[in-house]
Amino acid sequence: MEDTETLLALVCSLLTVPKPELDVLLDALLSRDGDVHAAAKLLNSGDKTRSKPASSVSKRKDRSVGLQGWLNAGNSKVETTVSDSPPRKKRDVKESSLSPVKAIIKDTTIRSGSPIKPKVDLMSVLRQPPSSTRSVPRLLPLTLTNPSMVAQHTPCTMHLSILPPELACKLFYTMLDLSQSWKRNKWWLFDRVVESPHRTSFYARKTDGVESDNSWQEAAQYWYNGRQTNPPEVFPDVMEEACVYVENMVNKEMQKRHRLPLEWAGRGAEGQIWRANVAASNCYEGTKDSVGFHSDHLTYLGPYPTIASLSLGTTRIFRLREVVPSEDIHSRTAQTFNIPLPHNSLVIMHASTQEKFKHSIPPQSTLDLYRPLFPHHSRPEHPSEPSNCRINITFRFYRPDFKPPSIPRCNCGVPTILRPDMKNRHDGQTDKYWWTCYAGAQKEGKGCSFWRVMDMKAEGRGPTISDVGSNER
Ligand SMILES: O=C(O)CCC(=O)C(=O)O
Ligand SMILES: [Fe+2]
Repeated sequence: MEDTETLLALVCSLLTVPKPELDVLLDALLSRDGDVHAAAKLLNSGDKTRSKPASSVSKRKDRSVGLQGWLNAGNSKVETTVSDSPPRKKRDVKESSLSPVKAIIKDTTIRSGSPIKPKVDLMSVLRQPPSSTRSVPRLLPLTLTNPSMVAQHTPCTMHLSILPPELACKLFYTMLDLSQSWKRNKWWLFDRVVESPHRTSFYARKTDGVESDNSWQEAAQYWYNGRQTNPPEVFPDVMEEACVYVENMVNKEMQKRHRLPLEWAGRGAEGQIWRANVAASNCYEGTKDSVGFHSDHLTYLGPYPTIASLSLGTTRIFRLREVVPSEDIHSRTAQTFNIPLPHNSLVIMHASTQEKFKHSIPPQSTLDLYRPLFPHHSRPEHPSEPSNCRINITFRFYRPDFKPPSIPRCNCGVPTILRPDMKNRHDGQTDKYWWTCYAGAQKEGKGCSFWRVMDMKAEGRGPTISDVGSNER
């Protein structure tokens, strides 16, 4: 979760002042070497001009030149080019800044005294894109308010009133009570610890043999970014009951879809294509709790996973944004989709959602309280109270061919994580995934450089849809 978007979301979540423009946020973050707390402090102090280092020659009214000027300090050749070029429209800055900033922050971060030595010419990544891209129209965010819009624009489906109303309410109360002991996830980012702005927990399903299999302890640990944890809790009974409805819907939907070559082709004990053997649960309290843009690690899910995400309680926006493949960046820009998720709705993130899109739950300025229809099952005599919490449960299928003992270890001796090459996508068959070191998340930001392309055949994984030559419809 070390994307620029995550950093920006974290900064936003710490703001006590109205959210400034994206380029102001970026400036603040850059000026504080990616330190979200310091960036938020700077913005909260109201003195945004101080986010610009002294070397900057620009005026705030032309931030694009300011950002370039700062990054380019000491490079007179490029500065000349910058000042010779026509002033950029603000939106060009926003679009071209997002992904390169990550490289900039990484390259200029000082880790325990190591010299600042950018590996790339910073201006070469920030410079205006060639003129053809400037004409690519920016797509405005689109709010998808019903299941057919979600299916039309994204690889997801939305299902309203998925559980019987009383069961949904009971599950909400149960998880809300449990959420009192859930933790904010912590990990090392660059040279400091960051904390997720929401509480989270991980559950294993006892009916799937996960409970008796010690190796799943390791998978649970990785939900917490590698921190040591107790063995995962098992699904509470009411979650087990809800899971049956979720599984039925997921199997029904998957049967209708074209399945991709690297998807798992096995079957569950009852012949299901998909089953939930673990679940991660998140609690967002109030308007500020959030999770930044990310795609889920595929370490135990494998390529093209299906994830079923249940929403309970207050409605929050689920935000999706496509990662435009490198070959398309000159012809189109990414669109952001906002999907309000009401109580008792299910979003199925079908195969390719994790490979093509990032998702987030952004902080909001306001929210509607959730008013439960039923009293709390253990306090039936008390009238129900409105709540400002959203509970999310993501039901997941950890693949048997991606079991913890099969996950490669990096040079630090810890399990690696699996990520898709989101920018270079092909046909679902030859797409690349790689194993990378993740030790840095827990070792003061210091991992190793381990990086290996995943090879399904050589690693003995499968059976996949391409292995069995079948495609469910
Ligand atoms: O709360 C949500 O809907 C999303 C949670 C999420 O992205 C995750 O658990 O990975
Ligand atoms: Fe996620």
